[in-house]
Amino acid sequence: MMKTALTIAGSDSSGGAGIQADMKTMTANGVYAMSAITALTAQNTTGVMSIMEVSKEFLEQQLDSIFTDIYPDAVKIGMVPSPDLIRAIADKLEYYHAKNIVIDPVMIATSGSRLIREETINIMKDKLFPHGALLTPNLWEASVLSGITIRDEMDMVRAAELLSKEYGCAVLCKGGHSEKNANDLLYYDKKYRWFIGERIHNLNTHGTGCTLSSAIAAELAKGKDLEEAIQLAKEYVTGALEAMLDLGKGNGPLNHMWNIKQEDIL
Ligand SMILES: Nc1ncnc2c1ncn2[C@@H]1O[C@H](COP(=O)(O)OP(=O)(O)OP(=O)(O)O)[C@@H](O)[C@H]1O
Ligand SMILES: Cc1ncc(COP(=O)(O)O)c(N)n1
Repeated sequence: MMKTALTIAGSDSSGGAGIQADMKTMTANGVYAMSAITALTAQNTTGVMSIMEVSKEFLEQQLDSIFTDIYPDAVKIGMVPSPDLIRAIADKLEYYHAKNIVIDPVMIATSGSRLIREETINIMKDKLFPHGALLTPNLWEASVLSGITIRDEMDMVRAAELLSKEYGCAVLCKGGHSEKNANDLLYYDKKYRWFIGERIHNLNTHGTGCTLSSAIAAELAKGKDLEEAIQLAKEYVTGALEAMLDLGKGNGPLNHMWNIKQEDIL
């Protein structure tokens, strides 16, 4: 039977990040993708123009509709703009005993626009993180969440260790914004492991974080263990960057279809 995954995130009208990136990624990685939308964004490769949040009630209805019918084998959580929406998600995840929860603590878009309200961060830590199997902050998010200024790879280990101990989940500190290679650090069960990635010289990186966390969720849904899921997801993101898609006037999207042969879809 086909495995299933759910993304709880915001919509990106330009299709490169958010719900759209998540569903493309899950589909390209062989799982049935579902979505619960937290907010609509009017954005493109140059920036975010506007954000419209959904109501708490409407998000709850989406989650009830999904969990009572096609139960997800894994859940990815991305942009959640407000404390009320965080509380609604936490309650539903608990109520439905959701499993394999990957949390990408999205705060600011690559373009620099704020995607969630400031007061959401503390609620996210208290109510959401304890439900996660894996947390996937980028360097900046890991600094904000841990209070540790990250200057080098040992700081990445320290920040991931602190977050993992505080919230009882595995933490993948992503190195996409580091000055050197794009190495990601996983900390869990009192040990750590590096996932090595050569830096790809591609300026079109819109949605890399959304894509990585969704690919991890897809692999967990298929029954892979955490380390294997991260390794496969990293290979998928790397391939999507190496495909050198070049769309839009700004920080363009990845090629989510790079791993699908044309013969397969014709
Ligand atoms: N130029 C690059 N070359 C190789 N890998 C990259 C590059 N940029 C990002 N990555 C990889 O993409 C994944 C996402 O990491 P990144 O640190 O960019 O997350 P993020 O900032 O949350 O993403 P986003 O840009 O979507 O907000 C990681 O596995 C990272 O190593
Ligand atoms: C709806 C939504 N969710 C997440 C991101 C972060 O992605 P990025 O940092 O690559 O812009 C985004 N831009 N839009």
